[in-house]
Order: sequence, then C-alpha cells, then structure tokens
Amino acid sequence: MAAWTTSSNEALTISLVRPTEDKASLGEEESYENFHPTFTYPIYGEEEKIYGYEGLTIDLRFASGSLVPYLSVNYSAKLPSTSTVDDVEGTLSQFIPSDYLTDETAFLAQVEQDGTTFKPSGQLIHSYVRLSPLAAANGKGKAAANTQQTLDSEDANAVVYEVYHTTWDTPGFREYHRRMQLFILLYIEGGSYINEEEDSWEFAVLYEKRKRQSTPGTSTYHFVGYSSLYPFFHFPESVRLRLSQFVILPPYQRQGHGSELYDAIYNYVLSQPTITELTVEDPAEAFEDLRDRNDLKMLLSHEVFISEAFGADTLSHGGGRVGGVGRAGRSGKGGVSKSAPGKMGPPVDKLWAENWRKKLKIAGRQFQRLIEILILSKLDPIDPRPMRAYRLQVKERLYRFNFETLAQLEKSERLEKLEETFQNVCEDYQRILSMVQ
Ligand SMILES: CC(=O)SCCNC(=O)CCNC(=O)[C@H](O)C(C)(C)COP(=O)(O)OP(=O)(O)OC[C@H]1O[C@@H](n2cnc3c(N)ncnc32)[C@H](O)[C@@H]1OP(=O)(O)O
Repeated sequence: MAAWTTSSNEALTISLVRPTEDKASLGEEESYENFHPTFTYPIYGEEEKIYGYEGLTIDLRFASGSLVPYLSVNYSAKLPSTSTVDDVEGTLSQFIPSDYLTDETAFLAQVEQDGTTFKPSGQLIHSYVRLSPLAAANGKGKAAANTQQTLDSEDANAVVYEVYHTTWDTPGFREYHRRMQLFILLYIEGGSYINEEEDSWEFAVLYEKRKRQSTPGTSTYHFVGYSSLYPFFHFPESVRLRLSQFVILPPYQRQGHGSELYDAIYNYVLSQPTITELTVEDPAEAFEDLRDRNDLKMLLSHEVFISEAFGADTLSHGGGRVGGVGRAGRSGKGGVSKSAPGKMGPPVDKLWAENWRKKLKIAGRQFQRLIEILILSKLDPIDPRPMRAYRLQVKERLYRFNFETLAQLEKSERLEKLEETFQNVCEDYQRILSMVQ
C-alpha cells in the first residue's frame, strides 16, 4: 500500500514564474520556484495522502504577477482507476479557477505577456524599499541594508515593494482573488475561502516591483502576499476593521515583509476617520508575534505616549526604549510637564489608557497586553510594591478573561491557577520583549 501512497504536501510544488528577462537578473539565492505547501488537508483530506500513484508530482505554477495558474500532474505509474484511486487533478481543480492552463507553451506566453501588461489594481497605500537579495548577498550597500529606510528607490540595487488596497469593486479584482485565495488553504491552518457574496470585504495586496533593465522607466510586479479585511459596522457610523486572513508566500517570509504589510494596514486604519479599531480574527502564533512586535515598536517610537506613560523625563534618559529599541520617533511633545509622573503605574491609569487605545485604534485586549508588556519591561523585580500592583493588574484581566473556567474552581485552586497563568504570561512577555531588542 505504501508504495502507491504519496504525501500530498511533498507531491505538490508551487512556482511563481517570472518573464525570462526578469529571471535573468535574479541572483542564485533568489528562488521563487518549487516550494511546497504547509497544508493540503483541505484539498486531499485529513491524512494529506494521495493513493494510487508512483512518482507523483503536481506542478502548480503561477505567473508571478497576474497569478494565472498552470497545472501539470505527472507520475511514473498509476493503479487502474477505482474508487480508492485519487483523482489528483480533478480534486485540485475544484479549488482553482476553472480556466487554469494545462498547456505549458500557452502558460509561458502568458508569463512573458505579464512582463509588459500586468499592473496591480486598487489604491496604492504603502511602499518601501529594500536592498535586492542579490546585492545584499554580494555585500553591496551594507550600510543601506542596515538602514533600509534610507535606501533610495532609484538605487540600482534597490527593490521597491508596494501595498494596494482593493475591494470587490476594484476592476478585475474578483478574478484575481480567485487565483490567490488558494494560498490561504495551503499556508493558514484552519484557513477557508471567504464568501464572495459578502460585499464588504477589503484587501491589502503586497507586490514586489522590479525595474526592467531592457526598458528603462518600466517595472514588473510580482505577488508577495495579501490580507483580507472585513469591516464590521457599529451604530451610528463607526467601523471595526477585522483582519481576517494574512499570508506572505514562503520565498518572501522572514524578511520583514509581513511586518510591512501589517504596518500598511494599521496606518490605513489610522488614516480612515470612520474606522475606530483594528481587530484580528483568530491569529496564528507566528502572526501574534508579528503583531505584538510591530505594535510595541509603534508605541515605543511614539514620543508623546511614552513620555506620558513613564513620566516626562523618560525620553531624555532614553527610557522610552526597551533595551535600546525604537525608531526615530514620532514628532510632537504635547502638554506634559517635566515633573509629571508616569501613567503606567502600576497600576495603570485606566482612563488614560482607554483614551490612548481609542486614539491609536488598537483592540481592547491587545492594548491591555501591550501595556502589561511595557510595564514589565520597566519593573524592578525586587521592588515588592510595584511588583504586587502589577500582579494584581494582570490577574484582574486574566480573571475576567477566563471567568467561566476559573469560577468553577475552589478558591485555593483558583488562586493557584491564576498564579500559574500569571507566571506563564510574564514568561511570554519576556520572550516578546526579547524580539524587539
Ligand atoms: C489572522 C491570520 O491570518 S493568522 C495566519 C497568519 N498566516 C500564516 O500563518 C501563513 C503562513 N505564514 C506567513 O504568511 C508568514 O510567515 C507570517 C505572516 C506569519 C509572517 O510574515 P513574515 O514576512 O515572515 O514576517 P516578518 O519577516 O515581518 O517577521 C518574521 C521574522 O522575520 C524577521 N525579520 C524582520 N525583518 C527582517 C529583515 N529585514 N530581514 C530578515 N529578517 C527579518 C523577524 O525578526 C521575524 O523573526 P522571528 O519570527 O524569529 O521573530
């Protein structure tokens, strides 16, 4: 039986294919082809196994910009068709647009055409510049690599990345979304397709933009990842934007692109007067880390917030930073006297915190956690009074959050459980703090 059984995660390879000219300018370390999915259970079943083939390969390629798909299923031997032999192409085809290509020549022609015709649709909301992986590997522009923000987009070694905001009304976007949504199934545990009938969905799509050597002044675009966002309307006219799905494709992961996409969405939320809050639906652990890290960096670089939080002279002592972290900082020094005590306590001034939470449009529980993390970063563990106040503040939140479970326990058990949870939370906060150092 094992000989005829193949892991669907291993059999399926994904490629993002660029036009020949754009491929030629890539370095060896830049590979956008032949990577694997993390999950295929939504397609091939819980076991992620395909039965009935030997030497099975499922070659799923996408034109790197337009994401036009090409599918080719190959094998060295196949059992006679029975109900137990899987229909590899038939099964996968239910999850991709029906007009996928199976003719390689037609696909490669589409890829070449992409080079001159494909442009992202929607509204440009954010762009940033990175040193190209080739230049970084060759040690060019080392200084620029360390201070990405200062790299000029016109620099020959620069690659620009752009984030576009779209809705279903964006021309051509419905078709585009049908091509990219497969990545949600392949990379997000528990991910599923969103309902196209719901009109309100919004999206933020991230592209790499490369200059074309042969035609100065022109660029090609390559898909990096995206996020889907759902606005919940609240009476009378405010909106909570819920980040629902978020994916950066494997060749682009762990290079800071997820952080840029998240920041782009957050800044979009700040710029929209009707949106009051950014919330996140059921975040995966890796995404929680990304969110915590970016939210903390934002707070630490906010001079007014930090000076109010920890006292007016915090900044002059560099105290807004945790272990020396923090960007150049936001401008503005508002109304804090030199001797003003910090509002963080502990315990934190709740009214003050709630005003900042609203201003910064961060969801309630997330903001409470961020405040707790920041307080912990300043606490002297051997000073008993603030330690006690901190423990009570955190435990009060934990108690409310876990009320149903805790209320069923005996008092002594409850206290023990709360203390244990508190210790775990502090440990996790220390881990998060070490990520922003
Ligand atoms: C609500 C939801 O949808 S939850 C589901 C989230 N999505 C998924 O799980 C799908 C699969 N995973 C992914 O799509 C991605 O891995 C994400 C979204 C989780 C993270 O995106 P990434 O682009 O990899 O994140 P980013 O690069 O910004 O940060 C990740 C790491 O890269 C590091 N990093 C940041 N900037 C750079 C840089 N310039 N160069 C190198 N590494 C960097 C960070 O330190 C971080 O490392 P750490 O995780 O060890 O602390």
